[in-house]
Amino acid sequence: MNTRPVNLPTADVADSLSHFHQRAPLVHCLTNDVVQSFTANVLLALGASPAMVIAPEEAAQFSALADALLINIGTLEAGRAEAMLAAIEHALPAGTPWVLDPVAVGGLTYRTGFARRLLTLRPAAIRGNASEIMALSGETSRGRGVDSRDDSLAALPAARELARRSGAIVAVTGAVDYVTDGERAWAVPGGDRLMTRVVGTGCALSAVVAAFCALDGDRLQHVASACRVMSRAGELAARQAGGPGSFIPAFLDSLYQQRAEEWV
Ligand SMILES: Nc1ncnc2c1ncn2[C@@H]1O[C@H](COP(=O)(O)OP(=O)(O)OP(=O)(O)O)[C@@H](O)[C@H]1O
Ligand SMILES: Cc1ncsc1CCO
Ligand SMILES: [Mg+2]
Repeated sequence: MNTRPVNLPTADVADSLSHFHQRAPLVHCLTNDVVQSFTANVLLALGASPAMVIAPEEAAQFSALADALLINIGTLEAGRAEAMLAAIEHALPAGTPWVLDPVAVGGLTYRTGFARRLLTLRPAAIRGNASEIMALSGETSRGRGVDSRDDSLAALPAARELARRSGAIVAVTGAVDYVTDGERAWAVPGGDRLMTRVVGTGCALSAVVAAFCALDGDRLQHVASACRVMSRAGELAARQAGGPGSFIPAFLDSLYQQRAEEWV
C-alpha cells in the first residue's frame, strides 16, 4: 500500500487535454480574495472560461448552469460560506461536479469545521497540499498557514482514506503530486520550486482540476492530467524565468502553448 504509485502515462494527458480543449469548460469559482485574478488568467490561458459569481443570491443559480464549480476556503467568512453552501446545493441536482480546495485546514477551527461539513456533500475532487490533506483526513499535520511542511508521499495514505470516505478523487500536491480514488493512484512528477514562491499555483490548480472534472470518462485520469498540465507549465516557465516576477507571465504562456499532440 505504501509503495510509490507509477507515473501517469503521457498518452493519458494527451487524451484528457484534447477532450478539455474540445469542451472549454465554464468554471464557477468561489475562491479566495488573494488569487481571483490569477485563477481566472490560468483558466483562460488553458482555454476554459472562468466566472467568479460570489453573491449568495446568484451563486445558486449559476452553479447549476456551469460545467464545474470550485470551492476554495482560503479567505472564508460567513457570507462566502453561505454562498458556497447555496452553490453546492444547486450544483448537485444539476450534475455540476464541484471541487474542494481546503486551504489552511488544520489549525484553524472555523474553516476546518466548515471543510469537514463540505466533505459530506459529495465533492467530485479535493486538491490540497500535504498538510491540508493530512489534516482534513484527521491526521496530525505540520501546516504553516496556507503552506505545507509535510511531504506529499507521506500524505498519500491520508489521501486514499479521504477519497474512500468522501467518494472524491483526491490530489495531494508537492514536489511530486499524487492522485487517488482510494484504490488506484498516479504519481505526477514535474513542476518547480518557483511554483511555491508565487501565490496561488495550488489554488489555480484546483480550478483547473474542477475544469477537468467537467469531462466525461475516467475522472482519476482527468484530475491527474490537470496536475500534469500545470506541473509541465511550471517546469517550462522556470527555465525562462529569473525569479517569481518573471515566472508568472512565463507560466501563463506555457499553459497557453500546451498542445495535446505534444503529449502523445
Ligand atoms: N517542491 C516542488 N517542486 C516542484 N513542484 C512543486 C513543488 N512544490 C509544489 N509544486 C507544484 O506547485 C503547485 C502547487 O502545489 P502546492 O502543494 O504548493 O499547493 P498549495 O500549497 O495549495 O499552493 P497555494 O496555496 O499557494 O495556492 C503544484 O502544481 C505542485 O506540483
Ligand atoms: C496567502 C493566502 N492567504 C489566504 S488564502 C491565500 C492564498 C494561498 O492559498
Ligand atoms: Mg493551497
